[in-house]
Amino acid sequence: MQRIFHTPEGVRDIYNGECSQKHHLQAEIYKVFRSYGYEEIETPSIEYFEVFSKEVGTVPSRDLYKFFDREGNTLVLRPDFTPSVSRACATYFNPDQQVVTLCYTGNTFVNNSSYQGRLKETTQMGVERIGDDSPEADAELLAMTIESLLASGLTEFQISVGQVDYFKSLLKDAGLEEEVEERLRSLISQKNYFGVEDLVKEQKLSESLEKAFLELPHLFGTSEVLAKARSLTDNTCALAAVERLEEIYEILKVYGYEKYVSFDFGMLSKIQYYTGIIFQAYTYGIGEPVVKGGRYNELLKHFGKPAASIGFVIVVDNLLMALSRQKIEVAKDEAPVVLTYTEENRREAILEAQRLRKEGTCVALRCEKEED
Ligand SMILES: N[C@@H](Cc1c[nH]c[nH+]1)C(=O)O
Repeated sequence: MQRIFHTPEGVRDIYNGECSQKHHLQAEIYKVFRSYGYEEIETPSIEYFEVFSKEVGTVPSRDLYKFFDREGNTLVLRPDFTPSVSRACATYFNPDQQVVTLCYTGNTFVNNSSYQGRLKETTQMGVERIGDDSPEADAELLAMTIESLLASGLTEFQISVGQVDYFKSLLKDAGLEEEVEERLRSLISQKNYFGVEDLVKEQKLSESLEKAFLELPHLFGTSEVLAKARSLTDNTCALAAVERLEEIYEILKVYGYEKYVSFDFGMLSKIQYYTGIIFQAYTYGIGEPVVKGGRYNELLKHFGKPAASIGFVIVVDNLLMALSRQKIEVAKDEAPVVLTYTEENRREAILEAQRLRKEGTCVALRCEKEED
């Protein structure tokens, strides 16, 4: 293979109409972020390794692109915006005094295994609401997710909402070993019913806990699952987690968006910093989520300013792919007017092009070789 003609695995060139479509799509989504009063922030693509360390609970270290600066510090290419924005927010704002609402657009880099052609560099557009622990904040972020997807042209999508506190509270009651917890987490999120059953039965748990864990991977669907989740436990934290979802659902009804939302108590993210609701948006034509988000009340503490927070990102590349596979048209720049000229009328052509451009017409000048 001649490397000079190729890009590495997992990254790509975006050209022709697709590049313009991507920018139009981003402009539509940004309008939604702005309409909710979120302010743009840019953070650098490279950060110190510590911003994404194990304690932060983001992408695992082996999936980071790491390198060194001249002083020998370890740097990484940003794999996740949330720790970067949290770091910046803790440095420049006071979220304990006033809610901070930020939005951003940029690329993230994750050195994942390249199976199924997953991209290693993706464009994300996201928002973070920092210093607000209210259910209204949770509902607002879900409403913004829905409006952003509608603005993109999607009509058929579903936002799946989970609550990591529910599972965590049950785990606390169960007192399992860390390694068993990890296996259980992964089996539940894969909805591997038999695997969950085998593992749970080995643990000698109380009857009610056993039942709750066995039900978890089935606990998804419309708002009826909230009542079901409530009936499975008397743990106060787990019940508070269900109550929170009920309240969010009520607020979403005010927005008129409840039909886009379903619940999934078995949804558990690989990201460890989540503390409350987590959510993902799915649509046809793509197996990966087009939106991912959740509440992370403990993350800012790592950067010296504790603040309850919530955010989400739209994975623009996934969304663009879904729109294209669903044959939903995405606006793009119109082709320019082409003005051809020969050496003889070059002056007139340039002046005419300038005049048209001032009027707002896009003009491409092309010199035609005269036949001899
Ligand atoms: N950074 C998360 C999404 C998110 C933004 N804010 C909160 N969560 C991700 O990449 O999956």
